[in-house]
Amino acid sequence: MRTRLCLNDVAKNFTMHLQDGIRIPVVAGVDFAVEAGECVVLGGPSGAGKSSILKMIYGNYRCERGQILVTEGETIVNVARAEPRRILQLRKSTIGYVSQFLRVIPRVPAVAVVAEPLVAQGTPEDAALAIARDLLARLNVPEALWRLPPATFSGGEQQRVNIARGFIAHYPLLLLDEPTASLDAANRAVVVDLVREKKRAGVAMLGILHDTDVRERIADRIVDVTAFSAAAAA
Ligand SMILES: Nc1ncnc2c1ncn2[C@@H]1O[C@H](COP(=O)(O)OP(=O)(O)OP(=O)(O)O)[C@@H](O)[C@H]1O
Repeated sequence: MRTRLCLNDVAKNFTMHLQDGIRIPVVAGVDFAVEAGECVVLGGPSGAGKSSILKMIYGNYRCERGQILVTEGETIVNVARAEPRRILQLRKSTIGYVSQFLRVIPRVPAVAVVAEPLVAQGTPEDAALAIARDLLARLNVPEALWRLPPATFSGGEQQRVNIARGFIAHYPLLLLDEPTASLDAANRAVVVDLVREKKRAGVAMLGILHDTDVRERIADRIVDVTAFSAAAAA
């Protein structure tokens, strides 16, 4: 199956229960698909709903209406109606999420933090650790840090550990939430290469990328969410 992600007529509002039930419309009528091997970038101004769309696909936000169809092998799963346990299964095998923020796990060395998603997918630990070391080296994380837990790392070092962790495993669908924010040019170029390698491996990617240079180098298509936020406000 070529289509890995398909959103049909998705709508999202927030209701602020502690503030007189004020309703904030975010998006409506969201319709687009992402095919295997392409990188689609969400465009539109700040507050238009890009992050909310990514969070709905990852199952962090519920949507009020519509379908979010994710291809898992020969099966199609509607994330919009899936049980939490099903969503956790999808996150292990099918949907990866790369953000700029690392959730630090106490006492676990950086190399094991990076290797963990690959081990969870069934790769033997030694092989996964070797791939993790290779990725940390590519992302210019100093070798002296690999055996330390990332809690004390600089913001940029933690971000690069997180990128390595996000790219190491094979997820047929990868969500990119500003993965290059505040990286230097050399490391941005590494992320561009990693995205191109994933494309060649047939991974479907959907991203938010404010960096226009990176966006131009990796985006096959831009989906502008302005029309979806206008539809919600109407
Ligand atoms: N958890 C939440 N509770 C209430 N409102 C929210 C929540 N998350 C997002 N919003 C609102 O939804 C709208 C869309 O926000 P979102 O973060 O999706 O936009 P964005 O396009 O990603 O913006 P940016 O480019 O600035 O990150 C905003 O008006 C925001 O205030």
